[in-house]
Amino acid sequence: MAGRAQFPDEQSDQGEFKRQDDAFRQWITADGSSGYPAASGRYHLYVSWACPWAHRTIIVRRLKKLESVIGMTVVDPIRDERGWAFREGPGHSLDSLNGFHFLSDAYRATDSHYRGRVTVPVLWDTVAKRIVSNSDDDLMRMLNGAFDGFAESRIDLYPQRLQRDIDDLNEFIYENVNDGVYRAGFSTSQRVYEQAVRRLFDALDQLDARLKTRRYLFGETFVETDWRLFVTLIRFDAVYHGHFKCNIRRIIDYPNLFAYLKDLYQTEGIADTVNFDHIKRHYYVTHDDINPTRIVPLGPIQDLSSPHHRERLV
Ligand SMILES: N[C@@H](CCC(=O)N[C@@H](CS)C(=O)NCC(=O)O)C(=O)O
Repeated sequence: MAGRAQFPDEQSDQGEFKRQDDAFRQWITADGSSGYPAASGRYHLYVSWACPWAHRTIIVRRLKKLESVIGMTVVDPIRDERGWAFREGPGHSLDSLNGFHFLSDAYRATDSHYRGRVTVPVLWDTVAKRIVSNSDDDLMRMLNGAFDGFAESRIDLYPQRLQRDIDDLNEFIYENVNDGVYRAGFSTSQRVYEQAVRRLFDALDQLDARLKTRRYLFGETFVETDWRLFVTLIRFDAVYHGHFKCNIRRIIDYPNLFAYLKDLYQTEGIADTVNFDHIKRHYYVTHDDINPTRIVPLGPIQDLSSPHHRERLV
């Protein structure tokens, strides 16, 4: 028998969690042909440090050194029935840009009939006064590609010669790992849970093998796929292993994946984007159907700063 779902509108009769589609998918371009020209000071990110999808956009903003070009406001990690909220607290704040109390205010300002879940990340346009995009996939690409006239860094996370391979590996990692942990954790049927967990660990085993001889997924330079994987790996032992019952192995048990995780974590500027307090409190306190006591575990102890010895790989 199926149990009670965390998000009933996104649950199939078989007990599977099927994520809703992103609602806003306008596109910022360098030349402005889309109606949304790249500009400094025009766009603003609303994010949560806790959310892996939002974390991806925070990372691209950081790696491209776009902090002074695109502003950012962080929501309270604790989400109640009113959804993501702007409050003053450690690592989060009120919304000084628009004075929104809830992220739903931004959704309503964009589409007064919006009925879906109100999710982070969101990129807000201060000129059009609406959400440009709430798709993290698109936002990663836009921040990487459209703002080169303003970005201090020349890093390219989606190089032309690798695009097809990147798309394929992104898909594999999304289906089995990024969304895999949610399919396991939000499953309301034993069968569906077991299937998701098996697929997840099969994929992690394959990725561990791939990373034995390569420093990053595509060789000596990281690309967007590495960061798409990173946001799940960094939450894994602290949250997905216990809260989502993905507990066949931990990341620390994988020699290559763990060293790779440390390598990415130690990349300049990245550790500052990882907020374990927000991550743990968000998951353990917000999903009442999974953790009704709202007790946040103390562990795990993990040393992400120790040497990873991956510089020798290419
Ligand atoms: N837009 C993202 C999904 C973003 C998402 O689901 N974010 C979660 C937090 S990790 C959220 O905001 N959830 C709000 C809610 O469940 O009400 C995607 O491309 O898959």
